[in-house]
Amino acid sequence: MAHALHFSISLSPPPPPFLSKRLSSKPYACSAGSPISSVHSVSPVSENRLPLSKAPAPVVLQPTTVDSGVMHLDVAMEVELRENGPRSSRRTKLVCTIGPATCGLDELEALAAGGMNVARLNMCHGTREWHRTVIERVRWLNQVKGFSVSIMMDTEGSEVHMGDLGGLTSAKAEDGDIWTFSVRAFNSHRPECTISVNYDGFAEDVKVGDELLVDGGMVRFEVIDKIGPDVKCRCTDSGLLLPRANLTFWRNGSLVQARNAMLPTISSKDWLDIDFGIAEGVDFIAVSFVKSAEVIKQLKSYIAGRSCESDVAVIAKIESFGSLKNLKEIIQASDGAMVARGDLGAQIPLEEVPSIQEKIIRLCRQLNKPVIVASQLLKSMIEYPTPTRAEVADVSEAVKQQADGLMLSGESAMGQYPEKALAVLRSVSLRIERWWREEKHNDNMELPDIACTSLESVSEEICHAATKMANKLEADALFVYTKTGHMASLLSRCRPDCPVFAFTPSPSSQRRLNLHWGLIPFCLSFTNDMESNLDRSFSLLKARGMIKSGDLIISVSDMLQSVQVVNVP
Ligand SMILES: Nc1ncnc2c1ncn2[C@@H]1O[C@H](COP(=O)(O)OP(=O)(O)OP(=O)(O)O)[C@@H](O)[C@H]1O
Ligand SMILES: CC(=O)C(=O)O
Ligand SMILES: [K+]
Ligand SMILES: [Mg+2]
Repeated sequence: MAHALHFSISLSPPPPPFLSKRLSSKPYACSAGSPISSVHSVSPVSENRLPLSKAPAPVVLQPTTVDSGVMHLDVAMEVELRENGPRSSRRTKLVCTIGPATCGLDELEALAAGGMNVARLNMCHGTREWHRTVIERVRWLNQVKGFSVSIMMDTEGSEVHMGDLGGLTSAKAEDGDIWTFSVRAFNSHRPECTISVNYDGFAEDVKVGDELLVDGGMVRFEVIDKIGPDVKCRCTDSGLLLPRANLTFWRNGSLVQARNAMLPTISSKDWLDIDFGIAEGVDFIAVSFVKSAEVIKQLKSYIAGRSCESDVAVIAKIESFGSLKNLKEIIQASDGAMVARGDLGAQIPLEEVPSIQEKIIRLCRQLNKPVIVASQLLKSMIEYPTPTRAEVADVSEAVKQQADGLMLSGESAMGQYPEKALAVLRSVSLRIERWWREEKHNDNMELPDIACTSLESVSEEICHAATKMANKLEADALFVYTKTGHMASLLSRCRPDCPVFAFTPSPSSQRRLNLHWGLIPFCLSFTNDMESNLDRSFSLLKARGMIKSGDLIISVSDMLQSVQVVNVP
């Protein structure tokens, strides 16, 4: 059962049960209690980033259980709501890939306090034990510190990628250098300028003269010779090789599809990872290299059979040539989508990525599925503390397109400035959202009917009407009381000018709603009596400074097919 969490300043947080675990090669810096007196003054202690010299004495927000009712909201969102007021709260959701730079408890806490809504775990990297520890830490932060961070597991998929670099975080390939790509495994000693490849058929599939692209073209090679399991390549575009970077090969200007077309989207290893994800209760499973709707349907029925509550949402990653051919069916079958621009840009000409991004975002909105824009949003921040102007423009574009979520990859997984990168996403989102509202760039996107039953049609119409009223009357917030979360998603789909406070009785629905644009998800048990639901919510929210007397609220619910317009007493 959920408890209302109020926060008081304390000097000693209870120790998490996994303090002794170490992740990655870096020492796990867990100074008891990183300072998080407010989301804007996080100063975690960590040896891998700039010391923040004027950090205050360590204090932590420590939850105390009070019996003023049962309501839970992510503590970072609560602070943001109190500081900015509902109408200026952030609508765009933020996803952070967790890696060696951010797997420590302090770093995770700093990201949660900095507005991370979803933590992503990429099963291409790390052991299941490593991922389990990260999940435990996020859970601990949710339970003890009052956050509500969701967890997304991302499958490895059947991509061809390089192996590890024997402990190195990167290796530089210079123009003209000769490198060997080999299917041999190098356990302890990796010969110089040699890279292992995870795909046994690699040496057979490539031909002399092929172009080999690392990480979608970050480094390029030309195949010059094949000797048994070894493929000799000359570097034609220098750059940094990162561990497990993805490989594609091109012949006469076209992507060689043979391998991707033959292998299953979900490999045997992926199925084991999926079992692990279900057992660990992750909130989202993102499926890499989806080619058809069938695989999504198969996974969804597998999940339904495995997890009694079957509330793991399936996100289709659009990152292959194949997925573009079946886009609508894939998105329709999924619970959401990701524009995975990293691999997508390696499979189609780069200049086509922006229009495809826009198309996917529009389609997702029409089909009522949340969509994440991923990869290279702030790539330079892996190394530098400020983004390029072009990166800020790219983030702005995704915010203007009203994507549900923005994702950090290497920036948060292995970069030097994860919290700064997150802060950039947060501030650009807030600024561009405000500008978009002020300029009244309210889109008039045609939203087709998606309801399958007449009852669903009524819900849809109610959400359209409630949004219209809220925009016209300049309401402070829309409220929705929803058991499954569906009605909240319908309101989000209308992209109203004010935020949507979504009350749902289950913590897992609350975490799933985290990904939807403009939703502020609360875990709250409620009854069929709307009058008393509203009274109770008003007093709880007022007591915590999230709304005030006189605020105009438009309220809808799953149970009652009506729209209520109320001033907070
Ligand atoms: N769990 C991890 N352990 C070690 N390094 C990681 C981990 N997760 C990410 N990284 C590092 O961060 C970089 C970017 O991470 P990310 O998972 O987003 O890769 P990606 O190539 O964008 O995703 P995908 O493999 O799904 O296409 C990786 O190349 C890797 O160096
Ligand atoms: C995120 C991801 O998988 C990609 O961009 O390729
Ligand atoms: K992946
Ligand atoms: Mg990818």
